[in-house]
Amino acid sequence: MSKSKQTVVIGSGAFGTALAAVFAREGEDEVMLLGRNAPLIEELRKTRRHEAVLPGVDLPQALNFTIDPSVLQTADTVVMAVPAQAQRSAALYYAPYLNGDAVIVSAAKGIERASGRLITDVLNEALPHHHSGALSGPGFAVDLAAGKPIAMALAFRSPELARDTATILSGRTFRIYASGDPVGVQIGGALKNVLAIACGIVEGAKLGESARAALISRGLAEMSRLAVAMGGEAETVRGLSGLGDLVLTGSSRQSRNFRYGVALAEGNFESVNAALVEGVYSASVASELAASHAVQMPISNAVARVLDGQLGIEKALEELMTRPITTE
Ligand SMILES: NC(=O)C1=CN([C@@H]2O[C@H](COP(=O)(O)OP(=O)(O)OC[C@H]3O[C@@H](n4cnc5c(N)ncnc54)[C@H](OP(=O)(O)O)[C@@H]3O)[C@@H](O)[C@H]2O)C=CC1
Ligand SMILES: O=C(CO)COP(=O)(O)O
Repeated sequence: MSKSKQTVVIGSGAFGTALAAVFAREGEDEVMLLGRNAPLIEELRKTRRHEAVLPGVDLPQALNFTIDPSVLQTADTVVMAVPAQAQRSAALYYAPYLNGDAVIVSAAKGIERASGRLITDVLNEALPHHHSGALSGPGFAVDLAAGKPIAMALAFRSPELARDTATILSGRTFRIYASGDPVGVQIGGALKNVLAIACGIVEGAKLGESARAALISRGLAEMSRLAVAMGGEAETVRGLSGLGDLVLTGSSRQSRNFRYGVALAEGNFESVNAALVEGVYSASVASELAASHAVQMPISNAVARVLDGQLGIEKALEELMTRPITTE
């Protein structure tokens, strides 16, 4: 009889808990959620609820919880569901415990600010003996955890590894498409957050649905240009991680990035103060990447300058509308 596979999800926040729940409910692997907050992990084990981030969702009995990193010694697949800026430190911290054959999947949507690197490049540096890939696409943690249908993309440099890992992690309600383009998948995931902030600004400033549609289309053009300049494919960002996620988070108040944009325009930060807003971290580094690759990204640049306090929203709009006319 073959030994059952083990999947460990690192990070007991919204997305990590949701991923672990869906894997445990639908897959055949043993699934462990590895957190670092002992009282929270004890609470999750006892109540099978993570009300703070997944209200009303029952976590499956088959899901195991721990703070003990030694569980990584037998893990075949390790999903890193921590914020983009924490991926390097988490990888370095857990590295000594990893099974040498473990495949690593980043679930973060962002770019490392200090280095300008995509997260799989960060993981390749921190964990050079492992294959690292990126999971990204439209799906709110609470929908995933509740068993609503979700589709995402999973990219590794090796398309075969992407397909094998996507097959392991997919289930009845979570369908994962394999990709051999980690650059495109990660640029899509990081940039959609910056553009979702812009869409939130459009909503908060009451600029209208037409403006938002224009922003989504022109934002997609920006993502495509940067992805291609960095060695990825435009077709990838027209898929789930990119257009798909931009349509979702550029039009929904469930998105923290969108809500942050609304709050910027309305000057009301109460609803988003404590939440993780990845686009805030990615905006300026995306602008720097665009400059270093000689790529034009006017909307993302405007968001970065608004976030840095260099530009007001009205002035940003005026600048975007009065740029020299170009072809589409
Ligand atoms: N929420 C969502 O709907 C989705 C989120 N994502 C992406 O997933 C990533 C995580 O988001 P989300 O789960 O929502 O965020 P949360 O803030 O809910 O959770 C983040 C988790 O990461 C943990 N963490 C932070 N730093 C470290 C570290 N250095 N070592 C170990 N653990 C750490 C936190 O632990 P502690 O609480 O102890 O600080 C917390 O459990 C983001 O990049 C996001 O874009 C992707 C798709 C959907
Ligand atoms: O990426 C997400 C859904 O696909 C979650 O979006 P927020 O981080 O903006 O909440």
